[in-house]
Amino acid sequence: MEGRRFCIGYALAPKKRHSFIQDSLVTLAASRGVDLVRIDTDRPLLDQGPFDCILHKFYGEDWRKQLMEFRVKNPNAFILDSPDSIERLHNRISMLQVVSELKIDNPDESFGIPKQIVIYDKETLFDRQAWEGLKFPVIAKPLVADGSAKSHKMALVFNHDCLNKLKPPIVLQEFVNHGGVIFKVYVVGQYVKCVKRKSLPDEPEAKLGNVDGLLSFSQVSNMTPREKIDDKHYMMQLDDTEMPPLSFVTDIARGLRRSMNLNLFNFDVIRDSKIGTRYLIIDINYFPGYAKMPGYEKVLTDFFCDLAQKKEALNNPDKKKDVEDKIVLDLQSTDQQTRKIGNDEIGGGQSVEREKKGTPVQD
Ligand SMILES: Nc1ncnc2c1ncn2[C@@H]1O[C@H](COP(=O)(O)OP(=O)(O)OP(=O)(O)O)[C@@H](O)[C@H]1O
Ligand SMILES: O=P(O)(O)O[C@H]1[C@H](OP(=O)(O)O)[C@@H](OP(=O)(O)O)[C@@H](O)[C@@H](O)[C@@H]1OP(=O)(O)O
Ligand SMILES: [Mg+2]
Ligand SMILES: [Mg+2]
Repeated sequence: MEGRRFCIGYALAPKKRHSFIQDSLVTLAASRGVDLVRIDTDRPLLDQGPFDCILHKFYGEDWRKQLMEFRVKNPNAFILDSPDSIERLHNRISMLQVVSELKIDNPDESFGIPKQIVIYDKETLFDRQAWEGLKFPVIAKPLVADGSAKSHKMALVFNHDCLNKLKPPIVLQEFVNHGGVIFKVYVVGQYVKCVKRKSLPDEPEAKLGNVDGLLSFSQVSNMTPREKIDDKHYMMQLDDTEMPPLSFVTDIARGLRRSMNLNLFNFDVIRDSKIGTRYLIIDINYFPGYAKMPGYEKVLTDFFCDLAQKKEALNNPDKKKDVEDKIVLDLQSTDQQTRKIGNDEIGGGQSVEREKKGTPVQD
């Protein structure tokens, strides 16, 4: 990249920082003119920098306030992504609402979300009317999806007898048989990548034994490398599973990106075993574990370089036309203050690759 260097400040919780900020990423980005600089979240943001872009997965009112102040002082800097846009993903109802509203023209495949209800209190939990139309087994998920360990604690519920163990507010979502494999679709701006992971087995009650009406689990698709190697049956099942059509997945990804105004997210998709062309989106996560994508360094660096080009264009009216012709970004999302100069339909890498990952169902 010619000219000035592009400086990205990142504010990430320690776990995310360790997985995402690897030397290989920092070095590649630096070689292409992009510096990744840690933001000390214990110090005022405005005392640090200057930053051309802020990358963050960090929450709280104070942080939001600091970002707003930063935006006022740095109207041409990008904030990836806007806290208001991220907010929608912190609630498992609003998260999937956007899927229900999405329209995609595809004659061969269809998509949607599983049947689900939200329960705010114990009283409603025991009210049979509230359950009308919902079939067992269901998965009880915490309504709030704020990244805490608690927000990932789920339970498979097989009958009404054990409802006392559930703690509203929760979402009750119909369990859909899907062949034990989940598709994770990673989005980085225009880039879309779909990988396979382990999921819950079909007919879990039969497969997982007598579980007393309720089975708790957490983060099924996160398995350590050791566990992966040991689980031969799972590896074979994963190998045999056909990927969803890439163009279909990409259309959904781009549609979601536009309507959510987000650049960095992934979503979980399952294929209904009963209707092989029917896909259900069950979860959307902000800033997921990108380091698990093979070659994530290049994907992220390309994305950062696109941002740098866009910034250049915003600052330099002479270059603006050039960049408009080849830019691959349409970052309305980076903030309302940024002028729209991209064309979403141009360019963008896509690939679908198999990846084996998962964790045994546990209590
Ligand atoms: N409706 C469903 N039908 C079948 N299986 C499901 C359903 N919903 C969730 N699952 C299984 O439970 C797992 C966890 O659910 P979900 O993805 O909603 O939780 P999460 O904690 O938000 O996950 P992540 O770690 O991806 O953020 C899924 O990966 C999938 O294996
Ligand atoms: O743990 P990893 O880095 O792999 O990433 C996971 C990420 O955890 P982190 O943000 O703490 O890192 C999770 O975020 P929170 O919901 O907990 O906020 C969620 O997005 C998972 O779906 C990610 O796994 P993936 O979906 O990519 O398999
Ligand atoms: Mg998930
Ligand atoms: Mg999730």
